[in-house]
Amino acid sequence: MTFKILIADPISEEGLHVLRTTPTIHFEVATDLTPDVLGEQIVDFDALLVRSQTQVTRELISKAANLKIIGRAGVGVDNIDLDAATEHGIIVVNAPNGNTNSAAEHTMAMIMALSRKIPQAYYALKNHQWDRKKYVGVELKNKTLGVIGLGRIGTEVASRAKGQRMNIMAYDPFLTEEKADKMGIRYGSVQDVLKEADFITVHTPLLKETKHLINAEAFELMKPGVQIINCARGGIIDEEALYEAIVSKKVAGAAMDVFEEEPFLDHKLLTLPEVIATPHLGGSTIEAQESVAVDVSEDVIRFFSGDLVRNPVNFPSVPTDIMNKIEPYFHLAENLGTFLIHLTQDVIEEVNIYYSGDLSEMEVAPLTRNTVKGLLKRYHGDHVNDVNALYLANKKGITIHEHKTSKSRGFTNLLTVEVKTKTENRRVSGTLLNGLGPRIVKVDQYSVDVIPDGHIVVIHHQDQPGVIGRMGNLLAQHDINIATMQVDRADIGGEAIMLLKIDKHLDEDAMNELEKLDDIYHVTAIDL
Ligand SMILES: NC(=O)C1=CN([C@@H]2O[C@H](COP(=O)(O)OP(=O)(O)OC[C@H]3O[C@@H](n4cnc5c(N)ncnc54)[C@H](O)[C@@H]3O)[C@@H](O)[C@H]2O)C=CC1
Ligand SMILES: O=C(O)CCC(=O)C(=O)O
Repeated sequence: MTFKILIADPISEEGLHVLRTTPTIHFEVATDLTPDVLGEQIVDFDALLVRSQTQVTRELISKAANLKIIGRAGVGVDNIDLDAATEHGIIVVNAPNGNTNSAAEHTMAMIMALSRKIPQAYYALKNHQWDRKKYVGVELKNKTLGVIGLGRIGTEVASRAKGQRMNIMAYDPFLTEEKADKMGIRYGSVQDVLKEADFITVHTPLLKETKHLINAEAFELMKPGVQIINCARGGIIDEEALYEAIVSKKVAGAAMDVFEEEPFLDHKLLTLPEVIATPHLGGSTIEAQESVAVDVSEDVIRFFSGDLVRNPVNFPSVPTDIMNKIEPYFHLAENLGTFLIHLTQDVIEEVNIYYSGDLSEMEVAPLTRNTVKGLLKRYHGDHVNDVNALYLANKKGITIHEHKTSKSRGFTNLLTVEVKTKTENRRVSGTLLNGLGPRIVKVDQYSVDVIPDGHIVVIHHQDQPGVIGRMGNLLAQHDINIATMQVDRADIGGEAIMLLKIDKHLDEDAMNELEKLDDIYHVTAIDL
């Protein structure tokens, strides 16, 4: 099978080597497509690779009927509608580490250019002005650099700025005073940073909480003469408020690599001599571009090979050691879900998943996703996958609860799935038998021992002599061979259950005829 990838933004040629040398991958580079043309072409592709330019909107995603993965060669995914991707079961991966160094170096270059007014002086000189008075700068030594967002890039910037003998004060929701001490920097709240810093650099993603984090009120708190740097995302700084703060001389200068609207050719801020700017070049080095292209291409190949991707954005990544422990339960979880949904007659309102024995000590979120995927598969087919299973369940108003208990009824591990509807509660339990693989061991109150695969028939009947014989005869008339059979009953002569493994699908005619036999109440055919 060949997978088709569309590369819609300029991505390093060297970085694509890995795609070029994978025989199952066919890729096309088509940059600068208009949204309309991209919308027409996207339907042919299994994967889409972008940088920050292409806007992967809900509308585009809705046209991408075959799209399975979107790769972002870089960190920020604000040009991708993550909710729409998740709803459509499309995994989004990025390359979070490849351009950290370049973005940090660019930030330092901006801080130094800003403090010494290098772009302005260069521009004047190019225009035949030799002016040494106008371009007097300030030293960085002993100044305080306020870092808001101490993640990958913020941390690298802080460590480089220390080399310039700057004092660093940082705020990040994950930074503690203890951690800050160890890093040789000062911890502060956002307000502390705003009040004390001579230079303020932001390194957060653009989120609801960080949109206009630096606004008119924030500028109010700052020292007069403060200088501002944004090499993270346009929109973290309120550009209108920045403009006013510069005009009012509260802010002495600003260095901007990113803007609320990109690209642009005419920006109000650029009319101010205190502002220096680059057109979103933080990650634009040969090294970073190659590195992010390699990282994202490798993840796409991993995805199409059925391996775990390294940098999922809309899907939690599971560390390898945890994955190794839970992976053997994946099929059991999915098949228990599929098995149970076939037994359920009414609209599911609630799903309870009980993890018992060894399972109670494991990180089980991926198993919950697999169970829900199995449940929803009956109605969503291939449209439900690991990425959108929980989203789809939530959209249907189904609540999912995980429970952990060490009691496992004599099994070393036991996974029980229960569905609740307005009219019934149904449950099925399964286990992974050491060396023997998965087994269904309980269906509602009945004990059984069935391998959860192939064609299974569940027959609810009355525990009476002759039922099994009639059922066997009828299947024989339909040329259906019974491979294994399990029977259990509530009481002698009471309600009972039969679980048959048969060698081919039980068609509707045979099923209807079975249901008409004496003492048989209900027949369910399940293909796992
Ligand atoms: N200009 C460019 O070309 C480039 C820009 N970027 C951008 O730089 C930014 C940082 O990237 P990374 O360091 O790789 O991300 P990261 O995820 O490693 O770090 C972001 C940090 O921001 C912190 N944060 C989140 N909300 C916050 C808040 N309200 N206040 C303070 N801190 C908060 C997080 O805790 C995290 O530590 C991103 O916006 C990314 O898109 C990244 C690469 C190149
Ligand atoms: O060079 C690019 O594609 C933009 C880099 C960037 O902004 C990011 O990785 O978040």
